Amino acid sequence: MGNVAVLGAGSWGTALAMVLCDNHHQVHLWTHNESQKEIMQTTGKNEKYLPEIQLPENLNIVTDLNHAIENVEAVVFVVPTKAIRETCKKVLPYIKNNMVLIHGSKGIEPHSHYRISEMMAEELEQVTYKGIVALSGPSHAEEVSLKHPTTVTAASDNEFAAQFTQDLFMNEYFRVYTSKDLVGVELGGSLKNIIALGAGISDGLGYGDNAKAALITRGLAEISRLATKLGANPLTFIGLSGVGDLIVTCTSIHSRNWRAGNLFGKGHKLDEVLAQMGMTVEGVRTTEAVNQLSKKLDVEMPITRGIYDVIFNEKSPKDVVDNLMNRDRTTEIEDIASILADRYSD
Ligand SMILES: NC(=O)C1=CN([C@@H]2O[C@H](COP(=O)(O)OP(=O)(O)OC[C@H]3O[C@@H](n4cnc5c(N)ncnc54)[C@H](O)[C@@H]3O)[C@@H](O)[C@H]2O)C=CC1
Ligand SMILES: O=C(CO)COP(=O)(O)O
Repeated sequence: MGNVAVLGAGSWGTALAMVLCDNHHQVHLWTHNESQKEIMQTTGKNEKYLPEIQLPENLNIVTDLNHAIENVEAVVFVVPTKAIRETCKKVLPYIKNNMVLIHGSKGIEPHSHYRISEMMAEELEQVTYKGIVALSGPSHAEEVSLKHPTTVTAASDNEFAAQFTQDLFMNEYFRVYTSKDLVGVELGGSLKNIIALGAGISDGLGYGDNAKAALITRGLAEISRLATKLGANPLTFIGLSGVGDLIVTCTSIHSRNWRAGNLFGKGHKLDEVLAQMGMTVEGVRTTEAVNQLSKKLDVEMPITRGIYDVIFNEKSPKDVVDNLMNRDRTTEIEDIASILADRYSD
């Protein structure tokens, strides 16, 4: 039993805080929004993000970061990717040495192409911590908050920190595996959101299960190709944070990325889609980042490129699918083998 701070009181931060409360930790859930704190305290609910769920009585909801972080052993960052740097800057004065830093966010920063742990390491370089851990896998907040069986991976370069995270979160409905492949786990969790936008677009166009299975499979090939080039273990992508999260996000009605993609497929433009969603749709910025990165590293990512064109160049989704189907003939698997051969050749 320990003291833990969860930063970000959206759907995922709230669901993770509930798991920690079930595990009898003293949990401080921080929101940057004073009125959200008051509503949560008075109604006992997170009306905007998980309206059906009663919050645990022992959950401490705060807006004061000093209060949230004081005396905790671990800090769990669950704000949207675009708010990670700002949140790190805000907590920096309160972070004490030797805390375990965990994050549950899934995204890549445009221009820097940094993963979440890289942004955290850069912003928090003045403190000594016991490792940065990515907690990732097929885990919709709506289901975790109902205590439905869920499995995730805690990945870190620091084995102690990954095991600490496993101990902190694991219980009878929330099973946590550990991994040393931080790069692969973070990239799998972030890049699946691009493919989920694609699955939503395909459904929005009225295409069927064949098209979606193709997107999931070829999407996984694309994710693995880029991630392997960036140093990930290709086997990570047959795990929970790879194909596991890809399946859930491409097929679940809970997925915000799938729902946003569905609106694009029905002909809506970016501003309309974001206004209708009103929640974090990480795949949009990650598509921008990964499209840049694939050009920089010369990695072929035709699905990502097509989704980029729909979102940012207002290309017709149907034309993009036609272009994908009519690309030059190619072989299916050999590219990852050749990247690995290059990696181990010298
Ligand atoms: N919702 C889910 O089922 C899951 C979400 N995630 C990831 O968790 C991260 C957070 O997503 P959700 O909780 O779903 O988003 P959400 O849209 O439900 O909530 C976002 C929360 O972040 C807060 N926020 C926004 N800007 C902020 C800022 N500048 N500073 C501090 N707080 C800010 C909002 O007030 C809100 O409480 C994302 O990276 C997402 O990919 C990961 C796994 C599951
Ligand atoms: O990452 C998630 C489930 O594992 C949540 O996906 P969405 O952000 O698309 O809802």
